[in-house]
Amino acid sequence: MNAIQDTYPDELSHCYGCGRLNPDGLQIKSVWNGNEAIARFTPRPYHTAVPGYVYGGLLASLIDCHGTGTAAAAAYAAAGREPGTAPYLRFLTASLRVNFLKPTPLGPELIIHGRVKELAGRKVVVEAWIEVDGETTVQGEVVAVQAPDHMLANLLRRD
Ligand SMILES: CCCCCCCC(=O)SCCNC(=O)CCNC(=O)[C@H](O)C(C)(C)COP(=O)(O)OP(=O)(O)OC[C@H]1O[C@@H](n2cnc3c(N)ncnc32)[C@H](O)[C@@H]1OP(=O)(O)O
Repeated sequence: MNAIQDTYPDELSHCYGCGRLNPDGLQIKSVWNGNEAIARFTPRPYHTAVPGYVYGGLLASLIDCHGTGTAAAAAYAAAGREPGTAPYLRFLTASLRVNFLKPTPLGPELIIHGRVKELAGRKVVVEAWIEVDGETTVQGEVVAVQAPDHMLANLLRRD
């Protein structure tokens, strides 16, 4: 199945965390399986906090963009619509909470999980966590709000 970010229109695909058209970005890919969304990311050696461990800001970015991606995928699924179809269901981070439970080792692939806690109106609350070598090292919550119509209209007009 396609990653939700691969279904975003070009004009909305420049995000540093998850835009497929941002060559300098992280290009996170979140795949919805009907129950949760999963992303996989292997940090580079320069994503270091202290030697051997991943920088927390990167981990927060993974939770952030995987959260908005999970929100988009879940919103399309809840509406019974094909992901990426217009009118676009594209979400902004209104709130991001991250708890670093233990240091995250740098080297192995990280698995980022996202599950919907609440979906109502334009708001989706996503709980997300990062797993590495079978252990959860980071746990977070994203409040994602659907981009307002006027914002979307502006962005889609500009490119
Ligand atoms: C369009 C493509 C964009 C690509 C984005 C890539 C992802 C990102 O990194 S986004 C960057 C960081 N985020 C931002 O810059 C967002 C800045 N904030 C905003 O633009 C606005 O505050 C925005 C759009 C999030 C919400 O504003 P608005 O649309 O007026 O929301 P509003 O109608 O008041 O509220 C909608 C719902 O969200 C809830 N909500 C809004 N803000 C928050 C918040 N900070 N915390 C918790 N809940 C919130 C409201 O309570 C309301 O809930 P309910 O429906 O249950 O009453």
